[in-house]
Amino acid sequence: MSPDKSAAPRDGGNGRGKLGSRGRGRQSRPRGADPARLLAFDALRAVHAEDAYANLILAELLRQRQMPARDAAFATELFSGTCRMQGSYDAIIERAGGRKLNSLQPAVLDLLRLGTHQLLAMRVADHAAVSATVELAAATVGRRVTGLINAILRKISADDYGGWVTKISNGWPAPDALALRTAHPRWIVDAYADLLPQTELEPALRANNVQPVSSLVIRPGLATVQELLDAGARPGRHSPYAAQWTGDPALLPAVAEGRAGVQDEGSQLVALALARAEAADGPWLDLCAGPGGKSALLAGLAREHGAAFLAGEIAAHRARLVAAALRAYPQSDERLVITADGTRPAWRPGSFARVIADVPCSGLGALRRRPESRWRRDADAVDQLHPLQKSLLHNAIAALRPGGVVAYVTCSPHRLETEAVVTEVLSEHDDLDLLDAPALLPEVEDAAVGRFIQLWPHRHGTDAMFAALLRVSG
Ligand SMILES: C[S@@+](CC[C@H](N)C(=O)[O-])C[C@H]1O[C@@H](n2cnc3c(N)ncnc32)[C@H](O)[C@@H]1O
Repeated sequence: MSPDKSAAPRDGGNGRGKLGSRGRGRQSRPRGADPARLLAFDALRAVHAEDAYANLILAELLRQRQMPARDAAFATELFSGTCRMQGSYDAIIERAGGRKLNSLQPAVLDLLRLGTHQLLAMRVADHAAVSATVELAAATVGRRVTGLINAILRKISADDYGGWVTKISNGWPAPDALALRTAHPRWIVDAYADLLPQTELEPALRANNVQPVSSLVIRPGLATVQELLDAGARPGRHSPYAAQWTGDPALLPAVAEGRAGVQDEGSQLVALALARAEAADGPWLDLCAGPGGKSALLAGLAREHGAAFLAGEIAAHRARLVAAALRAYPQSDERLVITADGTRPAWRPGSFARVIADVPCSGLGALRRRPESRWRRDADAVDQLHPLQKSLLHNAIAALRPGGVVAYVTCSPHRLETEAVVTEVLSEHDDLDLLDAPALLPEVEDAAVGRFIQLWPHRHGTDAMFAALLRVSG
């Protein structure tokens, strides 16, 4: 295959230009490149050159380019796996190439990362992984880089992943070697080490490298789990509202009609714990509702309690997503979605019986489904979120009527975002009880850290959700 001029990116070949310049759609695709590998390459460039979110760009490109299911699965694994393992692949590429990464053109580095994933983690024959990557390089960046890519990938193919990490980390401190082996930045390894017994540390990190099965959730009162099972879903693991589904969820009538949705079981369980707590009667509030996963479950549970439901979200576009998630509930319900800053309440203090504060967090508990995120954040992100998390919890408490209960929730297990926020806020109030939250989820084993709920992918198959329940004296 020989690339023609039109195959070269219009940004002059440095690979940094907007993908839009070549077009993300079906038109003007470089000739000769395998469509699945090209999609993975375009998605990876968008992540690195445009700060695109991996999940969103992948979904967009798959929708636009319409390829057979097998090719779509290949592209998904190639792209997501490469994003996830990036830090370790970079170390291998640097060692095999014998040169600093920053001496490589960004698009060339992405091609090498994709080739490395095929060589070290996918069932692709070595010669096919190398030649297909060289062809992709010729079709996208240009012929002049094919020799370099061929040479580096051939060196990488001389050993397997374990061999490379052993060679590179020889003599390193154990946590650095673990970080390389499991493809996590060192600060995340340290944060996990602070939370888990030593024997669970590596399994917990490895669990972040496994793509989760899609969990479905019903909207209580609008669909039943049996309906999903009858349509071919498998039972959920813990939540009474869950089912598991491996195909495209939109093919299920209940999902297409908004009577069910996609939601990790961990999110379902923390919402359920709030609904099961003993609390005063009255309306429910979701303080940080976007994009609406927990609101959609809680609105149904509130209906079952005969309670009104309010969802607040600071970002208008995310508030619209919440409204969409709630669309199947009857219009006649007492239910409202508003764009509101939870730190500057739009409601009177003492109005609500149950409040969920599912605060913005580092997302360290959802690394399985956000493949690129571990390489984008650093420990500073956690420090920076702490004051906002505390402020949102203070405001959630102020919104409670006597006997009301707040669930403080994060999709991060990091101590500074979880226990530290709750204990600091507790120390500033003398009218709060910390409830035994794990006791409200008897169906889930091994989820208790004292009175807090802490779920883990390697233990529960869920995201690493944290929840604390606090009740105001009544
Ligand atoms: C972890 S997400 C919530 C996820 C949501 N509960 C769900 O299950 O779909 C946190 C949300 O809080 C919103 N947010 C951030 N700062 C906020 C504030 N000051 N007031 C209200 N919402 C805020 C973010 O825009 C984001 O949508």
